[in-house]
Amino acid sequence: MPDYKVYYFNVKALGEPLRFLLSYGNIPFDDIRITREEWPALKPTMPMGQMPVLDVDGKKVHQSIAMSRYLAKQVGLVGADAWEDLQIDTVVDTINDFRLKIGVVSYEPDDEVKEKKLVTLNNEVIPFYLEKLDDIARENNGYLANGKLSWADLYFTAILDYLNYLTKTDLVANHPNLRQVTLNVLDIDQIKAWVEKRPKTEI
Ligand SMILES: N[C@@H](CCC(=O)N[C@@H](CS)C(=O)NCC(=O)O)C(=O)O
Repeated sequence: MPDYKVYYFNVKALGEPLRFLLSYGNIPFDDIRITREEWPALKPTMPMGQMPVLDVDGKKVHQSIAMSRYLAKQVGLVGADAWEDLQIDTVVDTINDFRLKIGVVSYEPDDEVKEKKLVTLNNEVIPFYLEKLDDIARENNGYLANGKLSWADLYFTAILDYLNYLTKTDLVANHPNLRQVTLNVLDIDQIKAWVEKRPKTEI
């Protein structure tokens, strides 16, 4: 088995899907958490100057979704064929679009602009994505693709805390099918064990 290291800040956010997937597969990994003070010196050593980064036997790779897909293959959470993989990928890309739309407003530096953007985000964008994703979860009986557990479910559950933090809400509270996705994931023994032992962080 390769030697895995996950480099990220001391937060869940984009690093957590990698940690969930490795934990799901009972794959040991070094969970390396870089402080804001350490980061400037380390940044030039990372492939694109960002994290998360996965080190596989000394080779560093980046991009959280590509790395998650790679790990999903190692732990048996991809689709049974190209069509099923496409279903998973469309959902993961949609979750990522949703994250970016929330992020761009949350990190808007101009308060006046932010207030205006928040109205559209809260009244239109968030309800739109949650309804669509909840419909997908209903059609797939509590999963996000192909009616069975896949890395899309782990990906969503792993970054939900971050999205809840940014939106200051519980995004799945009124979306029972989407909530069921998270319950299904959090009920997996390996995920339960990881959630129990991981460093406690707000995001
Ligand atoms: N598309 C990349 C985005 C990575 C990213 O935005 N990383 C941020 C933290 S979430 C980062 O490294 N920020 C520090 C910097 O850019 O110096 C991914 O999904 O991995």
